[in-house]
Amino acid sequence: MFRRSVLKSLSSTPRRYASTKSIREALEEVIPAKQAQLKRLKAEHSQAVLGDVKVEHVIGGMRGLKSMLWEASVLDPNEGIRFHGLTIADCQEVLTPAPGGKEIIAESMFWLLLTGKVPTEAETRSLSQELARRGELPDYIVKLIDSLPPTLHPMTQLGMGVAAMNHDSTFAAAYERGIKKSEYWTHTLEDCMNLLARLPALAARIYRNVYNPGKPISVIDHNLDLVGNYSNMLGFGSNHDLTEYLRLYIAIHGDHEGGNASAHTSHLVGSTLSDPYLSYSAALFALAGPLHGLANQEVLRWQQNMQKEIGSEITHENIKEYLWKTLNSGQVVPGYGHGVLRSPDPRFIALQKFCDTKPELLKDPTIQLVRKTYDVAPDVLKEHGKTKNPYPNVDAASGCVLYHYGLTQFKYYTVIFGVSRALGALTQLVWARALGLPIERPKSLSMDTIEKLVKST
Ligand SMILES: CC(=O)SCCNC(=O)CCNC(=O)[C@H](O)C(C)(C)COP(=O)(O)OP(=O)(O)OC[C@H]1O[C@@H](n2cnc3c(N)ncnc32)[C@H](O)[C@@H]1OP(=O)(O)O
Ligand SMILES: O=C([O-])CC(=O)C(=O)O
Repeated sequence: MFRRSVLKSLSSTPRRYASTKSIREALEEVIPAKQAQLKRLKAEHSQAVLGDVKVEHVIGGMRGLKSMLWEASVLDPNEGIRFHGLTIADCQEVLTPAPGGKEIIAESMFWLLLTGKVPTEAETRSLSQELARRGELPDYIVKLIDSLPPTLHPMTQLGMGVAAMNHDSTFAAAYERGIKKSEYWTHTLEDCMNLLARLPALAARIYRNVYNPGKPISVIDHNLDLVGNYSNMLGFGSNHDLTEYLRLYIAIHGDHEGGNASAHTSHLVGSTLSDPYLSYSAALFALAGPLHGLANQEVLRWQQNMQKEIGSEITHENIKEYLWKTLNSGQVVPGYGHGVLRSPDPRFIALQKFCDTKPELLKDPTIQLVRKTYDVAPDVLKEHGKTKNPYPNVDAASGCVLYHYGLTQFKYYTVIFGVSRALGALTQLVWARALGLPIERPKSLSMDTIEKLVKST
């Protein structure tokens, strides 16, 4: 019942009705109401107080400070992420999967994030075709990526490739010609669509160059979804289960409200009117930090070191010992803790549920190790007493299934995250321009100034 009512508010077109609007037309329809909402907020509530700014915010990474506008998703500390009000389970129920598949696909998630509506099947398929049409890499990007040393981290290569695509930015060219502010969003959308469409080919080329030099890369199939094509280009297209896992992975990593380091970086850089390619490349370099997206590679590295040290007989007791060893040596346990969440990440749970449906995954030692670690790590972290959230985040689980299916090069895992995070970051770039949001410029303070201010209050 609840889901149906959420859906009613989200979707003006019931899913069975074969609407064939383009995503641009669907967006055009919803922009005026959002612009009016922002105008109303400015006119009527500009001076309303949303919270206090405390010294702990200024020196504590702004944790918990309500200070950003972000439309597509909101994160609840206990329930986790909702995309325009829909939980992951809601999305699994209402978003169109690939033909022959069950999992959410990137196109339907992108449509939901961007327009706030659930796309019809016809709309989803036409978006897949549009992205496939735009998906080829320009020659200069191919040459650039092929010229990079294979020892360069795949995330560095991804960020470089994305930044270099600004050579073709429609927004940058239009700005140079001279356009009105009201036209910013439409050129931004054009760049975002091209970038999203090309990410699989770019990411797959990096994979091929680093791990399978010289191997041919599949051509883009215009009848396949974005991630189906990505899987093909990686060389895993014949593995239906892995392709489905990649679809789920990429859909649920797509957005995590605005304050996470990658989304926030893209928003900040975009606020200077840097084009979407430059803005998103900056986001990728934030994602490449081990406290953020790179944690998914760190989880595998940490697990393998544990396996080496413990051997094949892994018990709860010796996992506990290894956790304490990590903590006592001053390192973090990768895949655990979170800046906002205070319970197990529903993305972690969704990936675990995927494993539950496949008996062969449940027998896999790497997947079993994730589960056994989850059995004991929260209590160890609680006893350690530092982290505010002793539970797993998505990175604790995302890599082990890839590993099982033969995508074992874990330095590549954050690249897959980088293909995904574009869904939310690019959505917000379009909205920031449609709403005319200003350049970000918070006020900073020195410690002397803080002390003076504190004494005077
Ligand atoms: C997709 C994502 O980005 S999800 C996050 C992925 N990152 C990781 O999994 C890396 C491990 N986790 C962490 O480092 C942290 O939990 C973060 C970065 C995710 C969040 O950081 P914060 O919001 O600062 O966490 P919190 O307020 O709980 O930190 C308090 C203390 O606990 C420590 N702590 C937090 N998580 C952990 C952990 N997993 N292992 C050990 N210590 C931890 C912090 O380092 C901090 O220590 P300090 O007081 O000595 O500086
Ligand atoms: O929300 C955060 O801070 C980190 C995270 O889980 C994400 O970006 O997906």
